[in-house]
Amino acid sequence: MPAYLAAERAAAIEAVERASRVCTAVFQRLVTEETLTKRDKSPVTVADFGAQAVVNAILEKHFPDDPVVGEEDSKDLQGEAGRALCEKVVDLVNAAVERPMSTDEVLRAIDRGQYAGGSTGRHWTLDPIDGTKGFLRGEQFAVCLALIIDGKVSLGVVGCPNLPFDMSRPTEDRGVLAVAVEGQGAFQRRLHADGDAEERMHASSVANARDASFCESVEAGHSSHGDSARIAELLGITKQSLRMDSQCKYVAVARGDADIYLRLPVSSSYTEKIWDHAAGNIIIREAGGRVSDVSGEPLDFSAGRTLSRNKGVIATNGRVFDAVIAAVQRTLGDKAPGA
Ligand SMILES: Nc1ncnc2c1ncn2[C@@H]1O[C@H](COP(=O)(O)OS(=O)(=O)O)[C@@H](OP(=O)(O)O)[C@H]1O
Ligand SMILES: [Mg+2]
Ligand SMILES: [Mg+2]
Ligand SMILES: [Mg+2]
Repeated sequence: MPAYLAAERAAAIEAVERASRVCTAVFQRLVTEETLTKRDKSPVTVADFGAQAVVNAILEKHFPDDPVVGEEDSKDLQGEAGRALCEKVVDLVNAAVERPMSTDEVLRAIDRGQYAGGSTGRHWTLDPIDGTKGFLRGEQFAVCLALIIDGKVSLGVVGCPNLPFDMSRPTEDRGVLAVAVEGQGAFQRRLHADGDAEERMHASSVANARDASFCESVEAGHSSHGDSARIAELLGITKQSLRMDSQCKYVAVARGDADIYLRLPVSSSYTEKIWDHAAGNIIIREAGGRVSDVSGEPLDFSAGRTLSRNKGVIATNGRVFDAVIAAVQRTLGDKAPGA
């Protein structure tokens, strides 16, 4: 008998690999000195839409009844104003899929991501490019896809085209795909590998928080770096933080490159989105780690498109979880959220 969610796992890997190729192709063709100095976001926009269309088309082929909560929608591609961008996206998608897609089919595929989410049945959640800023810098970004069943993340795939397979050789062998299914463990494989060779991922065995290291966002606007410095002080952490964009941070903690990923609320009005955390969440749990919000409560993926019942995210190797939550509570307890 095939393993639980074997067909979903294979389809999700295929979708993430194809979308990763779309992103890499866009980067090679469109991200130039000029776009970078002009802070022109159009390359990432083309890649966001293209990758969402490709993933949603593949999901529809395999699981036509499964809805999708995707980050993007086709609004900006509609009408006269969107025509030029839309043409680029359609060309890009057609270079990546087996059967040519018309403009309408591409727009419809993107808008298969409009589902509201919720607590019953199955749905996928997709972030076609997570870490858009990292993508534009040629650094870390990820294509993230997860399957949520009755409000629980049951499968997650994170494609990381620029992540080294082995952090001790940071300039070689880039391109990692991390995958986890409930109850089956977390694995990494080479993105675009010929075969199906996979290595089990284990979170670190660091037991004393003093010996731990953080993995943090590059952008201070997405997680309070001031609070994390205070938490590091309380825990006696002296090791330098690993800084990277995107859900590659979850992969880094899942394979022991770092021990703690903190995403501390910067403003009380921001609500985290499910596609920014679902795939990383199961990868951490299946690697033996533990994830919660800043109060120590599990993330609730059943509330719709956002994590409206949670504030912030704390992902750890598991062993240092209690100490980290205590330090987070002490730090945040002293002030109003986001202050
Ligand atoms: N204010 C605020 N607070 C928290 N999170 C926010 C905020 N604004 C945006 N976002 C979301 O952050 C996603 C990128 O997260 P990263 O961890 O990659 O951040 S960073 O790039 O390292 O700064 C990013 O995902 P992408 O848009 O897919 O790149 C956003 O969904
Ligand atoms: Mg994102
Ligand atoms: Mg995104
Ligand atoms: Mg975005």
